[in-house]
Amino acid sequence: MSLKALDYETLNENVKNCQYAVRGELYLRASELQKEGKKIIFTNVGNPHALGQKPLTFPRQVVALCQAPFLLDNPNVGMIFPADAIARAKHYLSLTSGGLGAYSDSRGLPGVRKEVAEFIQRRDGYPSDPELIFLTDGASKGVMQILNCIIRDQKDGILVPVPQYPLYSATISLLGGTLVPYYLEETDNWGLDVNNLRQSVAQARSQGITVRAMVIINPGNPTGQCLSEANLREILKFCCDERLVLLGDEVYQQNIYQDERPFISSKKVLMDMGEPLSKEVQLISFHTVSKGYWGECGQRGGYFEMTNIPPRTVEEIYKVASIALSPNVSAQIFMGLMVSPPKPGDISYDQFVRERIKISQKRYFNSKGILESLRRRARIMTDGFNSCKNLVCNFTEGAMYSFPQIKLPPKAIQAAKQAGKVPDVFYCLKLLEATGISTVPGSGFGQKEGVFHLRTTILPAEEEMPEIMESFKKFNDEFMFQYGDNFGYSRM
Ligand SMILES: Cc1ncc(COP(=O)(O)O)c(C=O)c1O
Repeated sequence: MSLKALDYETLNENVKNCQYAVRGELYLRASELQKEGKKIIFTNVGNPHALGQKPLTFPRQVVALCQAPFLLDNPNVGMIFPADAIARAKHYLSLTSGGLGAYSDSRGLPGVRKEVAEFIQRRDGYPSDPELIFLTDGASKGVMQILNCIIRDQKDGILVPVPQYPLYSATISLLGGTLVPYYLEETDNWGLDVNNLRQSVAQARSQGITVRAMVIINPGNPTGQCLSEANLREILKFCCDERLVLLGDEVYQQNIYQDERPFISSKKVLMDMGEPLSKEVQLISFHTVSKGYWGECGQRGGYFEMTNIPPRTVEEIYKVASIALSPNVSAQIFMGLMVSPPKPGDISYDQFVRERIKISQKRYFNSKGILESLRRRARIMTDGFNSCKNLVCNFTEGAMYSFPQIKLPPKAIQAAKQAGKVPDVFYCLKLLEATGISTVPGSGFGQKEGVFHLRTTILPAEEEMPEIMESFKKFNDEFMFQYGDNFGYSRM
């Protein structure tokens, strides 16, 4: 019998080869256990609202009015919605050609792209051109669109940090390209050593790979580090010398927990470096409404900004974006609101600030603020992991994750082999069965040979955190006892 195109045997091999561990074996097992009635703590994906984070009020009011514009005609609307939310909803509706039910331009609404450009300009102190900003359905779609433009065949290589967020490995496999890994230094708080980059490029070239682009995730996922300005300069210089496009994944730019390590955008550092670099390095920067204190993952709003990309290429990217007609229009409005939130003097400002709490503005200190709470949760987790037998963990400077190293005893590695599991998958499955904590094994992000990790988010509710860490520690210490912990490893 002849096979058909969607029979498994004949599927596109790139589809079969691509892996996405964040929703992999652990997640599937956790979902099964949940169906069986077990309480599961999903720490596998950075999805804050799923773990109880409340939406910010103002953006939801504005989008609610845009979704239900007939409310604007109701004489009592001012009794339910503040005047600035009403004004903002009218503003966004005026930017559309037919409200939220109409496709927008495939690059996004020009008025929102202008707001994004103004935000970038305020953030970096350099001009930003709305024509070089495309709105996307989450940052993921933007990353996929750009990788699609770069990867021509399997000889094209993309430098990706290891450990990395598997959007990159999965998309590169799907597009039939080659991932060229460069290792982050765990003992140097997951810093990036340019010598490692050089070695990775040299090795790839010796195998006939044309390295075309480099990905940085800043702040890092799963590693949580913020790249220093000096490091970013080295990276940009490296990209210039090697003629690489830099893909700057900056989706966690609002999630910063250490004042001495602020977020600095790649675009700002590039512009600060001046000519010739500022006119030569091709840079694409990504951002989203899914992270930060917004955490609006389900809305699917994102953008990318292109720097030093020739107009003819921008046209081609536009053409390809137009195949999907239009990014989600309500998500574009979320993006507009994220980059132009209420200002001092606006009716909703105080409430917005109370909900947001900027960690850099101590005068707004409030124990319930989202970012302050995330910073405390990052501390509780790091300290909790470091108090466990055979675990070491760097502090989360930014993003939403903790990535402890697990020094697995040889007996545990042996037991994993016998069970037909990768050792860290074995550990994480045991953890899930014993405690209901659903994590992602480090092997899903890449790690050095023989070194094991797991990734959790720092998102569970703050009041539940001590209990979660206690149950984690109990499991871990019993696991280490069961598989024998006298195997000669010492703490790093
Ligand atoms: C590093 C990184 N980039 C991109 C994304 C995708 O975000 P979005 O929801 O905007 O597609 C994520 C999501 O977790 C991420 O961690």
